[in-house]
Amino acid sequence: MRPRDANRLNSLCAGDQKVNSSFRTAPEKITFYKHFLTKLEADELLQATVDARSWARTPVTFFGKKVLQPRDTAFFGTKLYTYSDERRQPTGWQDDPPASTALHELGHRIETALGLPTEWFNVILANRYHNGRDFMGWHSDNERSLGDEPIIASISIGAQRRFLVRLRAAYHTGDTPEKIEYVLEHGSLLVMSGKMQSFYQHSLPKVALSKCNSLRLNFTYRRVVNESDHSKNQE
Ligand SMILES: O=C(O)CCC(=O)C(=O)O
Ligand SMILES: [Fe+2]
Repeated sequence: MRPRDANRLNSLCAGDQKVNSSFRTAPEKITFYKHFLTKLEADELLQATVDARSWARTPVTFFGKKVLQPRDTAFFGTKLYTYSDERRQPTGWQDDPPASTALHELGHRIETALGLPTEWFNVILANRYHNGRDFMGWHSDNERSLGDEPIIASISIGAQRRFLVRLRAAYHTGDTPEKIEYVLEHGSLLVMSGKMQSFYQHSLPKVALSKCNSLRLNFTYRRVVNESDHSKNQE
């Protein structure tokens, strides 16, 4: 894959931002920094990471069948992190430069911005969406290994995409839960914390290829507190 022209990546895959104001149980534990990185910083991060050798499209079990995930993933850091039924050894901070080193440094910057100790984040789950066909379905990042109130800091690079949040089924009445929407863009940072993963789900929906034919990278910084616990908190 050739490094991409970052300008091309900025196409609007998300439409206009719509925030549903009637969303009463506001997810107060989401903080959104639309321009956390400058365009230049985001461009540099893209160049450093887009072709890292750690990216892979791996299978997961879905209703008893093995299917390929609808995006590429990579794990960086120092702790084993089990996600769905994926349990991949993470790429160490020095092991896939310049991606791993750039991501480690960016982690320090996020830690400082959020007032967290250095090396708070010890794993990154990275997602590479080639175009609108790649997506992430509804889920909560409620693995027990992350503890009860995980802080998940999510950096976006490349194409704009919609990020949706809704209450988990057990916490809403009626068939269709209200959704709140963020438009994640080149250089933005979205932080989820508190009881977010216990009460809410989030997703990055599919978009027609005709509307979104450009790439997006996502790096979610996390802290694994218990490496040996592979279970999920209650669904
Ligand atoms: O790509 C995104 O912004 C969502 C990523 C996400 O939810 C995850 O990695 O758990
Ligand atoms: Fe997630």
